[in-house]
Amino acid sequence: MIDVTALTRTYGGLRAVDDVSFTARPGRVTGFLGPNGAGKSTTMRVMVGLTPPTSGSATVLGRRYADLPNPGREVGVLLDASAQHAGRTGRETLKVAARTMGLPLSRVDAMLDRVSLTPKEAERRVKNYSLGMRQRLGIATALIGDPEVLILDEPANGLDPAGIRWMRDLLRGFANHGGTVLLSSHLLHEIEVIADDLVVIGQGRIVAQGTKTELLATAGTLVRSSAVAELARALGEHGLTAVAAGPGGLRVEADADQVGRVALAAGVPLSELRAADGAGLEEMFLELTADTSREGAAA
Ligand SMILES: Nc1ncnc2c1ncn2[C@@H]1O[C@H](COP(=O)(O)OP(=O)(O)OP(=O)(O)O)[C@@H](O)[C@H]1O
Repeated sequence: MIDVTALTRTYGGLRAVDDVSFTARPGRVTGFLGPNGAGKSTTMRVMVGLTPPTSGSATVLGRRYADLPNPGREVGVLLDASAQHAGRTGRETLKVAARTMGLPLSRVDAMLDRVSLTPKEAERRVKNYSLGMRQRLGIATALIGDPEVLILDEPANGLDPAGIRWMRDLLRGFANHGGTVLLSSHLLHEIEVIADDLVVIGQGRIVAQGTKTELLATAGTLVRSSAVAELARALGEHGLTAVAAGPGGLRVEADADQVGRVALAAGVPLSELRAADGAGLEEMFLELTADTSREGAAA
């Protein structure tokens, strides 16, 4: 469990994190989404004691990170895979982590195996690792203490499609065993596939949070028709808001049943009618952060 309560962090006049509150629960993967500079990394740095909050608090398993007796045994952290000691080999990196946490060295091979780094790769220096290999090593370091909580900043960065699927399965398995996972990402699709809960942040403030199902439901229905203008008119007459979504398509703020009934009553043929899931999260994300992203501000 991670609890963030009224957390604010300022840098000079900038409110990098502004009165942020949310909870990441056990057994669930919580996705932390937001455009560049939204405050995700700052929030995570406060959680793991690297940055002091200006006000408010962040606790992990009910305590501030600094108050956890052996933090690595309780919280696995991966904030910046490129920040690992470049001169050490992968194996040495894990050995140091195991020693620091008072773990048997047998954990080192177990973790290399878990993240699919081969014995040969484990003997290479981290400076010669690809970003994807660094991410795998970072995950191995985060998992070595068998923690209950994982805090991962952009863990899918640099992973190939097979690596992304591997990461998704690993995090799902971790949560299914009762663990708490908080991960940030710009890869909206990736988050949509894996997360149970979502926290969306823009310019330091939470703009939406809830279960993925709840948030996607607010994304509405996608409908397509060869008579889209007629359909839009009929929807408008029923007080339903619709916005254009691709050729012949509309995204409607209503459920599919309501939209289908309006089309039937108006005698409009439909070629597609479904919950706006797939593209829904991306659109919702852009909408929610439009006022706060630099593109939105520029517009
Ligand atoms: N040490 C610092 N000193 C001054 N400003 C900072 C510092 N750290 C972060 N900031 C600012 O705080 C804001 C939030 O940054 P943060 O790195 O938390 O965003 P983010 O959501 O993680 O972004 P990204 O997705 O690009 O990594 C940014 O405007 C950033 O410039």
